[in-house]
Amino acid sequence: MASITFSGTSGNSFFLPTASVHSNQNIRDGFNPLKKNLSDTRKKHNGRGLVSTNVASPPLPAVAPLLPRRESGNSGNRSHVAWTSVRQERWEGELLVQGEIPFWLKGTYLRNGPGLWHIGDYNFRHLFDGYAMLVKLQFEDGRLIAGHRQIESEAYKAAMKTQKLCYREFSEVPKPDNFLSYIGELANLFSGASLTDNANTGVVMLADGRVVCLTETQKGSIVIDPATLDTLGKFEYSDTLGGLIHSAHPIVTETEFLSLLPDLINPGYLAVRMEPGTNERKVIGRVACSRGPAPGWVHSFPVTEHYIIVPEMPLRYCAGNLLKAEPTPLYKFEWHPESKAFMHVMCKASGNIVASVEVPLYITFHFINAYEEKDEDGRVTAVIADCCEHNADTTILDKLRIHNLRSYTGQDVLPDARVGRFRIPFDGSAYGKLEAALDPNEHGRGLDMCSINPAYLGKQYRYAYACGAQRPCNFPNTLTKIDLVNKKAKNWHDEGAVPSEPFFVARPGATEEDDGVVISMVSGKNGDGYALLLDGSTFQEIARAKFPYGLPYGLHGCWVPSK
Ligand SMILES: CC1=C(/C=C/C(C)=C/C=C/C(C)=C/C=C/C=C(C)/C=C/C=O)C(C)(C)CCC1
Ligand SMILES: [Fe+2]
Repeated sequence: MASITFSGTSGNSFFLPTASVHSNQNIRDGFNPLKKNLSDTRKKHNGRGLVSTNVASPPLPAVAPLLPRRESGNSGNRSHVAWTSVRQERWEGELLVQGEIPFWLKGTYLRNGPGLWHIGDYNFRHLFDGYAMLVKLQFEDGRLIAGHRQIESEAYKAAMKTQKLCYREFSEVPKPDNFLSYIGELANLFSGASLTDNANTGVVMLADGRVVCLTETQKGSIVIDPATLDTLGKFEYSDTLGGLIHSAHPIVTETEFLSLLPDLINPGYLAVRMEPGTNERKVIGRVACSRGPAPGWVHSFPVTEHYIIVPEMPLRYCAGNLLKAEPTPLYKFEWHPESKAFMHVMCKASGNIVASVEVPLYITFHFINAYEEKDEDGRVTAVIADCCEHNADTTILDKLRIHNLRSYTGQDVLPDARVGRFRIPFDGSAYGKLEAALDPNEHGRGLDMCSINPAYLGKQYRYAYACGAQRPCNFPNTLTKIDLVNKKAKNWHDEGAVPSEPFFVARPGATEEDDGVVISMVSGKNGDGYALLLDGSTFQEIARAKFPYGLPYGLHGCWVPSK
């Protein structure tokens, strides 16, 4: 039987059978917020417009002011709620819905992301430093139960206990004193032990039903309960592959979990597969870096039906920067244009590298999709891989510093981005192409945080959903539906609002690629927050539901269908 190891702060660990971990006790047998009468819930509105439901143990604290913490006054965009920590660790309640939620939409959308960017009076530097917070939208019969909860990583718990930063975050570095007094061994300071397990980037549902929050450290893989948002424990990889870091975006399907593990010692990448119900990754193959002192940052990677695409960006990991005592201009990375940029294609079945090409320099965090191009005889002639590409400009990382996000003055400062389309030929040539798949003005020259209809993963596809821009802006502020065939985009915009990743959920039985809904959570300009549903085809708003507090910006989500 599959099991999950739970590690307490004491260092003790014990095993629970998966069945217990999956139990949806609160929703099925105990208090079921969906069965709760809406008028009962409304009675609990307090003067601040808060709605609080009872949740199963541990009980919620008494209704508390949920107004997010304001770190720098509240004048216009200077302290947009998107960049403001949520004060309360958890909340759950039913939201009033404007419009109609389709009755076929049954399940929970979970969104992970940073929710707390400070410890006491100390403010974090970068968007990616914040302690992970999950937000849920639980859809049932046209109704919507929402909630949020901080993920109880070791890094978060240590910070709450000591009121100090104890682990290395994306840009934040603890004073040696903090880490040593917490962990107690000098050697750990120079090993991976001081790296964070703050799983603030993504959340995936494995084929066996376990729901795992992720960041780029392997130890930052944390199992949560999608109903209560409880932190259940560490996801321990039972293999001996070692290494510290992995891609934050594994490819998860009903049959497998694929990931890339960068090798910082002998520059390259291991491609690994994990079967559902296991915690053991097995090696599919290895790519040796073509050039450069270290592997390129591999935040995400795409796959086709038969191949894993391994990107080798000139923005490369830097072991020194992982351990430095002060943040460096490119954080854990270095820009090495002289080392060139490459794309490698590995056969999923054999692990063999079937193509390795040099491509124009690029910067991408998020691949959108990839597919195989075939000739009339069905032979693969090339792989096409699409990504949100930042015109090979590393300044986007600096734009995502909290100070820059909070100090927007109305200037158009968001660097341009585009749908970068790679063509990786299979004819043995040494070079591949990288071009914009459509005119970037279609989406305001801003682009990131993408999704597709998951049924089209690795296959020829037409539609991508992402955050785009309406200028002037300092951050993507629209939702965009990109038609890669007609090379057009439809855009949704709410003045002053910051929407998070648009997430596509297909209508059961749909035959069209865009037949479904797009879910996003929006941080509003007046300090509010709302869940938003757009029609996947027309891209028109079909419903929105306001939270009783403002939502901070979030990163990536997943869909957990109702049982
Ligand atoms: C890199 C290491 C770590 C942390 C990595 C993290 C938290 C990476 C997160 C990356 C994200 C969320 C990328 C999103 C990009 C969005 C963009 C560019 C939007 C642009 C808008 O225009 C640690 C785990 C801290 C330690 C090991 C190394
Ligand atoms: Fe990401």
